Amino acid sequence: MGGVWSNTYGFIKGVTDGVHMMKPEGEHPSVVRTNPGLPVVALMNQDTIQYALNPETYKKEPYSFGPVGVSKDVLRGHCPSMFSNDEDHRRKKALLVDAYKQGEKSLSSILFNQIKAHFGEWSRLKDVPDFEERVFHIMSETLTEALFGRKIDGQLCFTWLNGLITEAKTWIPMPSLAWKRRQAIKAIPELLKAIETAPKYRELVQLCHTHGVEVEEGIFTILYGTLFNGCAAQTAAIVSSVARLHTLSDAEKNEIIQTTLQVLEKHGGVSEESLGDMKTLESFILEVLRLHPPVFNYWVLARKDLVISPEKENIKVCKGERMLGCCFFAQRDGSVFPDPDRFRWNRFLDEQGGQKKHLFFPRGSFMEAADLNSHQCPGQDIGFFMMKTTLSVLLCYCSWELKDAPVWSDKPIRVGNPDDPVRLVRFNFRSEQAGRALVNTSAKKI
Ligand code: HEM
Repeated sequence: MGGVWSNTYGFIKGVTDGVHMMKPEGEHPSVVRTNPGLPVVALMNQDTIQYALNPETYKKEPYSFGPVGVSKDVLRGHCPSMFSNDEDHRRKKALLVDAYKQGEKSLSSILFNQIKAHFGEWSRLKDVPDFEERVFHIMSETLTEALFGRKIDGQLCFTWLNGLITEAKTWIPMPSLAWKRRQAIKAIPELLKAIETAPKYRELVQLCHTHGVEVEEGIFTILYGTLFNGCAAQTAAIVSSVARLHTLSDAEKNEIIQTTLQVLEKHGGVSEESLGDMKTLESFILEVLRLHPPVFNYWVLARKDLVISPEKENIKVCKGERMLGCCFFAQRDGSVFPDPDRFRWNRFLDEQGGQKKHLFFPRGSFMEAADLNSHQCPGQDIGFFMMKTTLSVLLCYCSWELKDAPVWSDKPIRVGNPDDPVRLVRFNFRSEQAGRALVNTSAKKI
């Protein structure tokens, strides 16, 4: 079951077959020993994934996503919060939580202006072939301005981000990774200069002191947490949403558009209240994140000896052994999600939290808040605010055409997006109507 191959064969299968290499011929193990580039115990359903979510049973491996890793040089040797453990992790996460709290205060007006400026620019272009990168620019320019007090050029952020995952544990030559890493390292001085001269730099330095984090380490913690964990995940979710809309019938699409528009009209635009009321849009986003989570796999090490699924597969795991929590499969577990492989945009509508608590895309139950002891996402409120605002404007005040119909074969490297980059051949923006909906700066979070 699952296939225990050599590292090289496993690595290649992971690239070509995507996540489905772990379930050949439709098998449904709850846990399996496999090799997607390194030997690992894969935790495949709602019960077994808990070993990768419960801080008592896992530890993080520094800089590592199993067969690939992030470059220490691109991080100047500062290990990000998501790869840190125990006290080191708690200090960094506390810093992030406070930095996000401060950033949230100005988030809505910055995002509204970014959306108006970028969508206006897209509508003046003949086509938008680099749609995915442009969504990233909106996310990164908004969040950098909210956190640092001045927006940092989206292309500069993208160059740094693009060079992060460049350590592949394989002998297969990958010259393009080395090139991306060099570009990212070259971008660091300009990135740091932009941050150090930004209006909120002193505030952030003070926060670093408060949490006992050395200043450069704190800045890299915030940069990684924001650009990699935050902007990359959010961009992926928005791109997948646009691709998914393409697969809905006109009637389904219309229902989401009309109900969202009604909410905007009732509340006089985007605000905390109107975003909270957008139940159909929220259900659609949750279903996108269920079937296409930006992070498929949670790589961890066993913190102690474990016996997993003793009644069925009965797999013994030794302390220090690699495990892989498969969010992709746990969110397709038919025991809690009826008809699990079907995209049902209204799955989470009007339900009383029944299925929502089984969503793990933030690296823990969606219904539980993040805390300092786990690695659950601390950016969920910001993420939903930005996703809902951007998608509500897209749905209600824009129209577009995709270049190609989306096809998913679920490659982890595509972070939940269809196989080919999503490109637009046309984009229209009704800027006046959108402008009237994007004036209420009391919107902060859902
Ligand atoms: C669709 C939106 C988002 C999704 C699906 C998402 C998902 C995740 C996941 C899966 C992790 C765990 C990574 C791991 O340890 O393997 C994580 C962690 C994290 N996320 Fe998010 N995220 C989103 C939005 C955001 C936003 C908007 C921010 C910041 C503003 C953010 C900041 C972080 C940080 C700093 C961590 C590291 C937490 C820690 O070290 O304990 N995320 N996120």
